[in-house]
Amino acid sequence: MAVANGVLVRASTKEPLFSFGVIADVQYADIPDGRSFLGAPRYYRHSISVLQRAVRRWNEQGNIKFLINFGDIIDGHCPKDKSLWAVHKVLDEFDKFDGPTYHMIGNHCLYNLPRRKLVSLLKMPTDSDRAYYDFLPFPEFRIVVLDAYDFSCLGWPDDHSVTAAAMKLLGERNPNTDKNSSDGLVGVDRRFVKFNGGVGSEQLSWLNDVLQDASTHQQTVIICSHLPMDPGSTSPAALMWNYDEVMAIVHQYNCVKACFAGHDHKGGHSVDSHSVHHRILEAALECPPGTSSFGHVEVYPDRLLLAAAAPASCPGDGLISSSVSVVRRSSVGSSADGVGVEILLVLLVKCSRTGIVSSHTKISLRRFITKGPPD
Ligand SMILES: Nc1ccn([C@@H]2O[C@H](COP(=O)(O)OP(=O)(O)OC[C@H](O)CO)[C@@H](O)[C@H]2O)c(=O)n1
Repeated sequence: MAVANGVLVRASTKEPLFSFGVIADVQYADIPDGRSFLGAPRYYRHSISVLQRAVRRWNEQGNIKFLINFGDIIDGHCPKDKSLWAVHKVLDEFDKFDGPTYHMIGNHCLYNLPRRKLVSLLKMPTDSDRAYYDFLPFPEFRIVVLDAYDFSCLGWPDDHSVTAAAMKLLGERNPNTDKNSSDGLVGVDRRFVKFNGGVGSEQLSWLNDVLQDASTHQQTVIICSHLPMDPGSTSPAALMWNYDEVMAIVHQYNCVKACFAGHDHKGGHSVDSHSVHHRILEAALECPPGTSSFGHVEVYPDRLLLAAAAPASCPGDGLISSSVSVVRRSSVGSSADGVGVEILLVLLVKCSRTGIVSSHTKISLRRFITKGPPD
């Protein structure tokens, strides 16, 4: 044990069972830099460089089994006659990874293309138009990918019953004329905006069946969703509409150890009342040129570790490598089935010789952004 930056550091001794790469909110568009509605800088062209750097790093690492892309593959500002081209351009980068990528739908995907088209373009492993699925990357480990816009005003035809029902809900819960505005809404009610959505009743029932089956087979489950599902992990305006219904199902079982999401670009982390970890991944779109936001999750029999890739330019000198876990006291410890979860809140990559400890990495111990080598 050692202490670095006030955080306990513990050397990990065993190899992970498997690892997978994670990236969120690439939101690529071939347009000049801009800002979010609330003024955060957005680097629409640079975001694809973040992905390129990530894929290079994952391939170099050699032990990343698959990738999970947390949605918003392209941005709503992408000129609509270039939407298809832009999706293909980003998919071409994911295709350079030596393994499969699992995608999910985000609101910005649906500003560009209808959901049916996205399910096919993103090659979702479903035998229907569904955008939710699960898979077993390793015996006793199951990944569940939710469709957080199954019940939403986005992506369904205007005259579809889901569109009408979702508009009705927003009408009841959000008095603003502009349903993207959460002005006047308080606390978690701020989630009732048009750029969010929810999990529909069929999907809820499917999720219940999946978790029941996972419990029967003593599998550990990781849930992935574009939208965050715990108020402690995110701004309320980014929460899934019916996060409470989804989590009520999750909490009936003991198999779900972590939920990962995107959408809230600043990132976040919480541990909920049932010791499930919620980690919101920082957006690739909001990385200033030369910086990155991506990582990989190492899965061990008794824990998960979210790690940032180390800059290739500084192997070994003063860095806290991915073989070291930085553990805050958020570790779940052993649960009844002997499986605990440790979430790496930050892997602060220090590179004293090359001076790569940037102001970026110092801003927040919760970010897993690392400053990489120049493009
Ligand atoms: N008060 C607001 C906020 C947003 N909009 C418009 O809604 C669309 C989506 O917003 P955007 O910030 O681009 O959504 P992201 O998915 O990138 O990020 C999610 C948030 O960070 C969650 O908190 C867009 O057209 C905005 O202009 C709005 O009109 N009014």
